[in-house]
Amino acid sequence: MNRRTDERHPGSADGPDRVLICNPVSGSGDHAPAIRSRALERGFDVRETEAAGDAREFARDAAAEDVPLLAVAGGDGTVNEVVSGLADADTLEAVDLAVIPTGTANLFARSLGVDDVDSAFEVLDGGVRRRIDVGFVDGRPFVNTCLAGLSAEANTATPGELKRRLGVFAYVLTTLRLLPEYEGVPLRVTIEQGESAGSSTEEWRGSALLVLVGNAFRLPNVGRRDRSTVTDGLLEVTILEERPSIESFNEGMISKLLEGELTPVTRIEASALSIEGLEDEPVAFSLDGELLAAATLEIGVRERCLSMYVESSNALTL
Ligand SMILES: Nc1ncnc2c1ncn2[C@@H]1O[C@H](COP(=O)(O)OP(=O)(O)OP(=O)(O)O)[C@@H](O)[C@H]1O
Repeated sequence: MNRRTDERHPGSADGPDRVLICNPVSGSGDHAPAIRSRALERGFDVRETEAAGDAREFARDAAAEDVPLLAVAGGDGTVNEVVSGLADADTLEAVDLAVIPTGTANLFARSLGVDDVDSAFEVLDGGVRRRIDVGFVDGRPFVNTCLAGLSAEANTATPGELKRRLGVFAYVLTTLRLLPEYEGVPLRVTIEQGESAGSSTEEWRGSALLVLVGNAFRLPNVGRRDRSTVTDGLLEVTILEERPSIESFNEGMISKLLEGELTPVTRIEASALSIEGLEDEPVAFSLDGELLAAATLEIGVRERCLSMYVESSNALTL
C-alpha cells in the first residue's frame, strides 16, 4: 500500500518528478512536520513510512514511476531500505539520491559531508552529485558498513550518543567493552585484491572479534593515504582478532588499537571477500546497522553505481 500526502507537486499529472521518503520515527522522532514543509516548498511528493519495510517498498514504487530524484529522511537504516528498494527494481543507476539526516548517528550522511538537516537542504539546492560505490552481501546492498562477528551485540549495545561522537568507532569500542563477556567468532575470511591480471587472494583464519567492511565509512588516518573509500571500487576490511590484554577500554586507546598495539589488527583493501563461519552457528552480521545472519557472506562492491547529492567542498575529495 502506498501512503502519501495529499499535496502533490503542481504539474505532476504523470507522476511526481521528485519524491521524499521520510521515516518519522528515526532519531528523536520529532522532525517529520518540518521536513515535510521544507520538502513541499521544493516540490517533493512526501511519503511517510508507517512501519519497517515501507521505505524499501516506497523506493520500488518510485522506481516503477520513473521518479528521477529521490530524497530520504532518516538514519542509515532508512537509507539502506531505500537503496535496497532501488536495487530490487534494478534502478540504482537511474536516480539521484539525497539524504536528509534525521537518524540517530547518520554515519552515511556524514561521510558525504551532510552533517545536519539544514546542510542537507543546502546540498539539495546546490545540486552537486557524485557517483559512489555500493557494497553488496549476497545481493543485499550496504552503503556504509557491513560488520560481522560480535557486531550483533555491538550494534544493539552501542549508545546513540557514542555513535554520534565516534562514528563507526563506537562499534569497535562497544565490541571491546563487551569482550570480558564474549568469545571471538571462528571465521575464514578470503580477500580478493584487484580484478584482473595481478589480482591476488589472501586468506585470514582465526577467532575474530569484529570484521568491519567499509564502503563509505572512514577510519582515522593511521599513516595511510587520505582519499575517499567510497568511489574507488574497493572495500576497506578491518579484522580485530583475539582478546586485548586489558579488561577495560577507553576512547583514547583507539589510535593505539589501530596501530595494532593492543590487539592484532588486519587492515586490507578488497575488491571482494567472503566471510565463512567455522562453527555450526550462522555468522551474525549487520548491513548499515540492520541485523542479519548467514553461514557464509559473499561480499562485493559495485563501483560508482549510485548518484548521490554531496556537500560541494566534500565533493572534491569524493
Ligand atoms: N514508521 C515507522 N515505524 C517504526 N519503524 C520504522 C518506521 N519507518 C521506518 N522504521 C524503521 O526504523 C528503523 C530505524 O531507522 P534508522 O536506522 O533510519 O534510524 P536511527 O536508528 O535513528 O538512525 P541511525 O541508523 O543513523 O543510527 C529502520 O529499521 C526502519 O525500518
